[in-house]
Amino acid sequence: MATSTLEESYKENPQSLQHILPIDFHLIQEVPNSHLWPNINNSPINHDDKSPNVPIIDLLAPNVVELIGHACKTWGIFQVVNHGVPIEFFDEVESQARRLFALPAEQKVKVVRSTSGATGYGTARITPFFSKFMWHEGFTIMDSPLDHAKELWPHDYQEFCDVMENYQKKMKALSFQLWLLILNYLQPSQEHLMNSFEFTQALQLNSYPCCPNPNHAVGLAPHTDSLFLTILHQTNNTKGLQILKKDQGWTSIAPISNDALIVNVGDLLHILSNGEFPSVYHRVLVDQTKHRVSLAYFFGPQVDSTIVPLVSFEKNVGVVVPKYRKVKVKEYLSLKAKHLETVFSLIRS
Ligand SMILES: O=C(O)CCC(=O)C(=O)O
Ligand SMILES: [Fe+2]
Repeated sequence: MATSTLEESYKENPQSLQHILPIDFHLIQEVPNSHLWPNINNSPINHDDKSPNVPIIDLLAPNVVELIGHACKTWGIFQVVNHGVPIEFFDEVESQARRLFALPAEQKVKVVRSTSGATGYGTARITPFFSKFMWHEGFTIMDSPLDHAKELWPHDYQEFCDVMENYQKKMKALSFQLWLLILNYLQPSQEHLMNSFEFTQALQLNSYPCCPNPNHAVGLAPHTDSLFLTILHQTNNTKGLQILKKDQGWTSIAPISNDALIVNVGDLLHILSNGEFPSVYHRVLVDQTKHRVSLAYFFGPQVDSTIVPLVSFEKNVGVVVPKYRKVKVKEYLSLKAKHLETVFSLIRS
């Protein structure tokens, strides 16, 4: 039986072009009503603020399995250092991303995501769930961006493709390493699980242009990520990412260094861990003077896989019942495309 892809699963939930095409940020002097969030109540980003104590994990630490497991359980988000990806490489990827977003709107529209598509230029997929638009434009890549890059730079597309493909390769290897460490924490005795998934990936380049009224605009509205793990690179000094922390409200996560990567748990890992790992609710704020770019790499199981909550890892708590029913990834993504975060209530067992 032929396996389906993430791209095919998005086809089943088409979006309208009106919800896909970003405004031309180069022309904007004032935030238009369509992008004005009157009740968002953002306090301005303080770039000197220290981040909360999100765990920082050294991938070479001898007790890395325990460290990661504990971070997933208590926070659902952590930063990793010593991951082996050289710092200069992030600069290269970011500069290619900036090259794309700096193009005139008439160029970018040539590669706009199709209404039933998954890759290309456009708004965030969660856009239709909100009455206001976000201060954001994105470009999604799954494996090779060749066709789109040729449209954008007919004589000069190779470097963009090489850099993006190489970045995905590096992130895939890192995700797999993290995945094995997490499985080791969840189910040390079940080696068969190590080989029980095929994987899928997507790379999302995010651009948050300077915003004339950052207190009443939103870069990305609150959401959780859908797959197993997200690895995020945000450049130094461009804060914007916030997580919702119990008792503390929205809290900024600043990069601790230019080569630190932020890793967060996504919905499917939340389900697999039987709800033990929180799927982090996060949002992005924007800045008046800094054009922020981030690189989000999503890693998850093939859409034909089935996720069954693992219950045996919760030690010393007696009999544990699954909190969620088993669910096919394809079905989960389709439910989320229709219901966003109320999706969890639909798959509770
Ligand atoms: O830009 C960021 O910091 C976060 C991006 C994000 O949440 C996403 O792409 O899903
Ligand atoms: Fe996200």
